[in-house]
Amino acid sequence: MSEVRSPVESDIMAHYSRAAGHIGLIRLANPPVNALSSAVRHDLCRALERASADTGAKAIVLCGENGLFCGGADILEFSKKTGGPALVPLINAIEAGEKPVVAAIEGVALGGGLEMALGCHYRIAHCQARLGLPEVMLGLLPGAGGTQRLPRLIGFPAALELITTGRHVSAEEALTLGLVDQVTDGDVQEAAVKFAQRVADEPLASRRLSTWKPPCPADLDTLLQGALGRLQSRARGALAPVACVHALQAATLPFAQGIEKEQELMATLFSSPQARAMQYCFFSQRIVGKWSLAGRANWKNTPVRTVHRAAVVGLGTMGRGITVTLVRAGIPTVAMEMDRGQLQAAQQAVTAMLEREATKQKRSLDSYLQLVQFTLERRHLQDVDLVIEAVYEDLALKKRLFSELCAVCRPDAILCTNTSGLDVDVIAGTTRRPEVVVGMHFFAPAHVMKLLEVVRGPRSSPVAVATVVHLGKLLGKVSVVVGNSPGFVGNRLLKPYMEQANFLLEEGATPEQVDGTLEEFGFAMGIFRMSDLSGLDVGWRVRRESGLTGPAVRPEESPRHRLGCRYCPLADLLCERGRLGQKTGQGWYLYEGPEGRKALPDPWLHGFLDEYRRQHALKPRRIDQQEVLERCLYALANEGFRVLEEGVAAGPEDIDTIYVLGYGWPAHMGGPMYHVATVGLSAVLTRLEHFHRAHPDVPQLQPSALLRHLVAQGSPPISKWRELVRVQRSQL
Ligand SMILES: CC/C=C\CC(=O)SCCNC(=O)CCNC(=O)[C@H](O)C(C)(C)COP(=O)(O)OP(=O)(O)OC[C@H]1O[C@@H](n2cnc3c(N)ncnc32)[C@H](O)[C@@H]1OP(=O)(O)O
Repeated sequence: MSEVRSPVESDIMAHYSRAAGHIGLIRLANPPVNALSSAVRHDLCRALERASADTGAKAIVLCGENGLFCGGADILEFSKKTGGPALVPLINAIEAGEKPVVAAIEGVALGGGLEMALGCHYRIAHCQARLGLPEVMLGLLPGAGGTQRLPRLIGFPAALELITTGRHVSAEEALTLGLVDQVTDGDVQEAAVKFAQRVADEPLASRRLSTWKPPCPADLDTLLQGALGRLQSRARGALAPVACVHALQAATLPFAQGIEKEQELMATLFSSPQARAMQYCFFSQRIVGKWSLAGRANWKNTPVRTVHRAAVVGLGTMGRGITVTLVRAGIPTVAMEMDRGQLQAAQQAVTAMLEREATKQKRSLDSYLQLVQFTLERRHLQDVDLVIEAVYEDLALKKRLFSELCAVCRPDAILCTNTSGLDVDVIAGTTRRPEVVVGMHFFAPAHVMKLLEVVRGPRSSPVAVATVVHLGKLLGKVSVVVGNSPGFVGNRLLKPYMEQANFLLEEGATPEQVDGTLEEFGFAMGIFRMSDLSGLDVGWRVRRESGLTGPAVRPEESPRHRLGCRYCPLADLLCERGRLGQKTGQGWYLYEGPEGRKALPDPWLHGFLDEYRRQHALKPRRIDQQEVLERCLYALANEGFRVLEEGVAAGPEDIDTIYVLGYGWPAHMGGPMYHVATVGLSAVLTRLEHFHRAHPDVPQLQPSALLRHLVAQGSPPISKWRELVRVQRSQL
């Protein structure tokens, strides 16, 4: 039975009223996204009863308040015991009703919201609306009839793609797919009321999707098997995409049996640790948006400057991707290079990328190209609101450039550096206006990856930070505000992770073994394959600059020790031999030619490792999967605790968001901090102590003070860490 609720009108979450021309109007009212909470479902049932009993209403329009139809089931309720009518019978009741129901979709119709619209007899969308079944992103499947009604309406191939990716589609695409009956650029409720008047007397039987026979392609089995294969290799070990395919397969059965199968699969997902992890990821991405800085500035009270015109300086791979991202968001952009040949190459590459974008968005290439001005001339930077520097990762070069930017740009222009780890404050120090300098760390490919590390230097102003975070949102990124520590958060944590992987090679493992274990855990790519892809020279350059390798190393120093700590020179040795990864056809793996993408085990590398171990009197041992995982992942999370105790990140959610969106950590495993919380902090502490005893010259294995503190506090749940680690001297 649903709970007893106040009868006060303003508390009602689904209002019934009468619109013009004998049309009943049901309006969902549960801000911010009209989620279908138990209270909404309760009120919706009552509103439906009123509408069907209203003899003056011939048809019904279902819409949402505040310019938004419905964001789906209330995710907050997933972890609670709630009452209220269940969604499946409610949607069945809408569909079985005697009066036509027209869904008036504006803003979004997502998840249960779209499933409810599929239970309606007609769907009208505003041209700006987005529709989708994103449950797979929450570790679930569309469990309110979505897997059964959608393929009946738009066919198996399209339904399979939408349900397994969770992709949102535009109203225009929805119309093409047959997901909606009409798109309007006017008032969608008015259009829906007019539509309802027109169809009020039409027969309803053929509008009930549950009665439709799904258009079953002859090769359905091949289609579904192919999808299973692709999904399993894309998100290894993830349960939800596989369950989505099985639920879709059940849409070939009579509707009631299909629904039964859908419910059965949903029940297994609903209580799964993977769903909990993915829902944690969803809320983490919202938490990181609510940043605050030392002092009182925060996301709510800090004004944002509008970026009318931006500039990208340096058009290598990153600069090109950033330019495309800005242009795609409709921001006029100056794209600058120092060298004519480089500029021409960049112009060609950016144009080709924009051409692909234009085809995808069904827009003209010109509409993009008119937003970008390619130039060699500094004077074109005079009137921009924000510059993103994306030159080579060389501190001296960046310092020179920033002092020039300071001279040429407007005094209020925000100056951003896309460094992946250099000191933002040192760069800011070369300008007369360090307060306008902020780090804007994009991830490659910049036009694809959703993560943006926004680096607040000690002198960056709150307005500059707020403007960059806001710009990130306009670019479709999730911005995480982090402090100015070497490597910031993402690359800083990568270091101990990578070091452990390298040490494991010294001790007897192979790149394939380490990568295989990490990929089985769920990473899209193991650490060695990832290094080969990014290029081994990237880290080599950083290590040479910091004196860990190269001419700065004193000849008497042991190759396996630096500053009293263990050091593994294997990656340096590969670079010295010209093995820089995929781009040279050889790295930790072998590739078929410089263009080859497939990483093949390399017998030469195995021999090289044997020889290296012999030279250094290292006796190889058998290393099991558990050790690989524990050493790599706990070392990474241990550094995460240090980042928290130093105030470089505000909470575990920030670190997890960075790892899931930027470093291929499987979302269904929540992120590194979520992972160690799930394993149990005290168990992780014990293992780190054990490893540190075995490797006392590896400081990254020494358990951090914060980890010890949390264990001493009785291992509070991860949701409490943010409060507990609030430090005196935040670097944010
Ligand atoms: C039987 C089960 C049947 C169905 C299963 C489902 O329906 S599962 C839910 C499927 N729906 C979704 O996955 C949609 C999730 N939401 C979004 O994608 C975005 O929030 C949305 C709707 C596109 C709006 O984006 P926007 O950037 O405008 O806002 P923001 O994301 O910051 O969200 C604003 C606040 O709303 C909260 N919220 C959003 N969706 C839900 C939801 N479905 N349930 C509960 N709460 C939701 C979000 O957390 C934000 O809250 P805040 O406290 O302000 O941080």
